[in-house]
Amino acid sequence: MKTQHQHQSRREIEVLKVGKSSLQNREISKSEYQILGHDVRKRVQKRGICNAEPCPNLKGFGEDTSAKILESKGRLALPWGAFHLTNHGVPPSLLSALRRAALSFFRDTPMPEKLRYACSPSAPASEGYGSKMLAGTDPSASTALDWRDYFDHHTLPLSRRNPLRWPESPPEYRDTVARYSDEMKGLAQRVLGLISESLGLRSSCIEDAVGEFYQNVTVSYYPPCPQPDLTLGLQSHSDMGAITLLIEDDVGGLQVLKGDTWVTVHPLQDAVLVLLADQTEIITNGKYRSCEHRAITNPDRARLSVATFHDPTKTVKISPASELINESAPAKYRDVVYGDYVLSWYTKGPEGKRNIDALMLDS
Ligand SMILES: O=C(O)CCC(=O)C(=O)O
Ligand SMILES: [Fe+2]
Repeated sequence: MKTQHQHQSRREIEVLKVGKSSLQNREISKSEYQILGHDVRKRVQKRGICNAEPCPNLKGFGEDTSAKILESKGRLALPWGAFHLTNHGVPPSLLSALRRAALSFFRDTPMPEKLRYACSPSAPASEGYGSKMLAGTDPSASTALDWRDYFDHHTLPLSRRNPLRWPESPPEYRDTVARYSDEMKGLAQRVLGLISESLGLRSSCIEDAVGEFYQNVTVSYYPPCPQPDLTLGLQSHSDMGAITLLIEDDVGGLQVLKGDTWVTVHPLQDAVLVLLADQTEIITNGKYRSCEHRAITNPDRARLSVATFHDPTKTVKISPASELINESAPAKYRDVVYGDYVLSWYTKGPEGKRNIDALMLDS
């Protein structure tokens, strides 16, 4: 008779086979796991995510907010730190082209070819194909791996952009990512401008505080997971930079935290989802909070999303905008050099918003 442990490991391997084989239409060998610097079996780990009540249906999530953001001169109602932008001016054909090219990389490219682009297992946020968000950090910092593969492109400033490091197939891949990066930069500037104005600041205030954008375009691919209640596609976190612009397919799986309830975001065709990130929370002195979010998996369909991060240069010191600080409204956050923030984020792991919480001053 088998012991409980034997049952457990057999079940985990089964889970892996199904998950990974749907990713690449064949079984992956153990040595391939190891090239990526970790054992994918660690992805299967019990997490306490099943206590969530059925998530309220946020139909029209952000639709009203997106209208307001373009018209409002007053404080924006952004209790979620996240909202959908429609009528954003980025051609829907470009959004679809990017999703198509990225999907083709994950679905159609054989694993040996994918591994030509493997990111460095020892450096966090290195460019390329990988599946371990906290690469290069103390292994005890995060034992559970996400049920996700990704491809990270360094896109801005232009000195970081080298399309030769991106997939060469399908043939339009590189050009599509480059055009998409340029469009997202313009959109991020507009949204940060509107957010600044809504606080009575000059429109370039947040952008000036951030400095030249360090932009990364990260495609996430979440294979179907036969036991979604045992995993997360991506653990709970807030993004560390200034603003993230996200597009996704129609599968759904992104959740945002409101109070202590996880709420599923319903994909909105051709919309761009804005996720406010930690440096915007600091610069606005907490008037706008960054969005805590995570991705869940599902047993039936793979999901694809593309997050475009806009971050400060590592040497920039971030602090609450001086215009927002006075005797009755003191600074709520300690100043931080962005590079130190990133280092701490990768060393400790995100665990929700622990890194920004650690900068909060007692009031
Ligand atoms: O896949 C998603 O919807 C979320 C991705 C994300 O949060 C990230 O890459 O930081
Ligand atoms: Fe994120």
